[in-house]
Amino acid sequence: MEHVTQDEIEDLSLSLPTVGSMQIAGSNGFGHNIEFMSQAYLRNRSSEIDIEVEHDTSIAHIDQPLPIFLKFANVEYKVKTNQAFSNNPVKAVVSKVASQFENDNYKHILKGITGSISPGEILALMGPSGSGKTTLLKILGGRLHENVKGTVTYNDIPYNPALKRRVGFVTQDDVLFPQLTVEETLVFAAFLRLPCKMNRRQKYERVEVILKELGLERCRHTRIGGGLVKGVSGGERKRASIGHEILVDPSLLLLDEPTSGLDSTSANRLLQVLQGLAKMGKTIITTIHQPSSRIFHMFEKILLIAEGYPVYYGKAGDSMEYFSSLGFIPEIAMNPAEFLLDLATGQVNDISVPDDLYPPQVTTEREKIVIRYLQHKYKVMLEPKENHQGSKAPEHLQMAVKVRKDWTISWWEQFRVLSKRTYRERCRDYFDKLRLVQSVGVALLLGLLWWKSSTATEAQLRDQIGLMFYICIFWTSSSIFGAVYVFPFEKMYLVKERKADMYRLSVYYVCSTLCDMIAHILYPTFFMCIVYFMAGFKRTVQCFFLTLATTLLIAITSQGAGELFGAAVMSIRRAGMVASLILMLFLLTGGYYVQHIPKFMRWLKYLSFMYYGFRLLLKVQYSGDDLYNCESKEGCRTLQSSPSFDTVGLNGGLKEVWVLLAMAIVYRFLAYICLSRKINSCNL
Ligand SMILES: Nc1ncnc2c1ncn2[C@@H]1O[C@H](COP(=O)(O)OP(=O)(O)OP(=O)(O)O)[C@@H](O)[C@H]1O
Repeated sequence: MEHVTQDEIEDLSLSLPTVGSMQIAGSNGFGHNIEFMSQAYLRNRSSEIDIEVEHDTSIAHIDQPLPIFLKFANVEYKVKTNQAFSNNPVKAVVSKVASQFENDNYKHILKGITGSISPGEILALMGPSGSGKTTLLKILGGRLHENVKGTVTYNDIPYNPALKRRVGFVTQDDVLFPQLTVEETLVFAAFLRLPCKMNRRQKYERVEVILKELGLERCRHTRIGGGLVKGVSGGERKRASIGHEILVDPSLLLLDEPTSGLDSTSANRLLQVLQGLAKMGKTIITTIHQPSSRIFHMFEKILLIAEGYPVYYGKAGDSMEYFSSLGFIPEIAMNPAEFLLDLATGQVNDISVPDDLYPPQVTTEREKIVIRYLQHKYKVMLEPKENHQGSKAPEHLQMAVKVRKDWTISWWEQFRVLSKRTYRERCRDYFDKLRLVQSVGVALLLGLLWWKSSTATEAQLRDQIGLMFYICIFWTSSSIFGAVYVFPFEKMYLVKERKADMYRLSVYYVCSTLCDMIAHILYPTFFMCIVYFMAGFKRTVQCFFLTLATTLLIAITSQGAGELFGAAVMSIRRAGMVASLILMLFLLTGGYYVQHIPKFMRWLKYLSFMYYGFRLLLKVQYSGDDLYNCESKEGCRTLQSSPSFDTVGLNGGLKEVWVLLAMAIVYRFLAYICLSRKINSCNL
């Protein structure tokens, strides 16, 4: 393998933005096109998205894509049907007993699919909706293992985690952060996924090449968008998704419906890009719904699936001839893809079907006839038209499927890149700005309602206690709801990126918590600065900072609780319900509304961080003789010694601080465990 030296790159990079390209012949016989960017141009780019990564003057050795020969034989997949989990206990028992005798509790999704593909080829998985294309793609990408029968080998060895960084998987729905621009998306991915040996400039170079190759230069500064955020077009988003995957030069590229939603020109252009990638030695498998005839002929091979059965596997160009030889002849001029899909769905109105295909008892659904014909009468259809064994991977490649260890950047580097991305993504969130306005607005409103001089009567003190509890409620609920949706919202991004081994889960968790914590610290600080002085709390520096610290502690503990609820259920709807229920419970047992909790339920208040937060706020304001500065000292004493508002024993130390700190840590620890369990068991 040849390497390009730094000098060579610098000599060649003279003008904007691309000044040359160079063809390198790899030892495997596949060419690699390297394009060079102007130094000045790249310097500008790097300052726009400034990620500081230590400069490494050594040459980047992006190991060339390892050619992958993929073979799959008799792949079967089934899932348990709901019947097995019926809510009716009688039905459940009956179905359990029945399942011991027969295997009818399973839905068979793939029924013995066989095929192979070599580097440089594009295999298209075709078939009607629900036929099993995505399922097969997931199995081939190593994303689905349970209940899978048959063999899938990569260079003649089974799937192993070392392949993670050699497989690119473009999902049907583009899973990209909506707030980031196209360029930012690729740059952050480059800094997380490309080998640590590559220096910063080389990573930017790679992004430039991808942007150019995929025609994304025009929209490089446009946000990805999605949902309520306006962003790039569907085709551009799809190309950005592909760019995200081909950035790391994967050997095997799997794409699920890459052309869906694209006009025929964009779809054609995308296929040309895929053809270019295949020519570079990549093995490409794509599912496709209804390709135009132009696109159809771009595929080397097609695998037609109907109801999980392999109906045709072979060269795309031979398919019409093959079916004609069996007696299936289109009566009108038809796009071959349309013809194959009609056959697979049983819509044979414009196709002449040989008479002897109909079984003796004529069934109502013609599609069943076709399938039955294809599957049972003409067994030849199940046999490969081509040699299913595929070309054998050369011996040296079998050993080469090893982990790209030097590709993994350190925990600290991952943290630096990911925290920047998380911050950028979240600080642009409209709802975060809304929360800031909400905090300041509520603070002003409360300040006006509780407007007081620095001295207060006993009655006013009681009002102040009410305000303190309100502050507890406000920051508990605001922080819980600010955190509870984070993991359910980001679940799909997290699953996708973890499957691609982009970073460690611990890095994600720390970045997410710390980035959000900025808001959980800033907003209560603004809030308290306004309310504290308007509501006439004790005017001492010590008291102010202690009250502020208590509020922050409440917010941070609540954030941990929110993360825990979100990670435990991982569903937006359920997370909200769980959070409101628990919040309600904590609120009632927080020591303000109910002072005489029945003995058997008293333990509940010790679980409520609102109880500890409220007591802490009261202690800071009302404990110790020297802290009284109210008009009615007698009133304060009465308040302190009365059992109302749970203020008994306010003179004790600030042990609640430790309880809240411990809760904040335990909640986060549990949240991390839940998150890792949920994410590891999740499939995209
Ligand atoms: N975990 C599952 N549980 C139950 N059914 C499933 C499961 N996974 C897939 N299926 C079913 O298997 C069938 C094939 O699904 P798959 O997503 O592979 O189809 P597809 O050919 O990719 O369809 P489309 O083109 O619409 O994306 C569908 O009927 C689907 O409902």
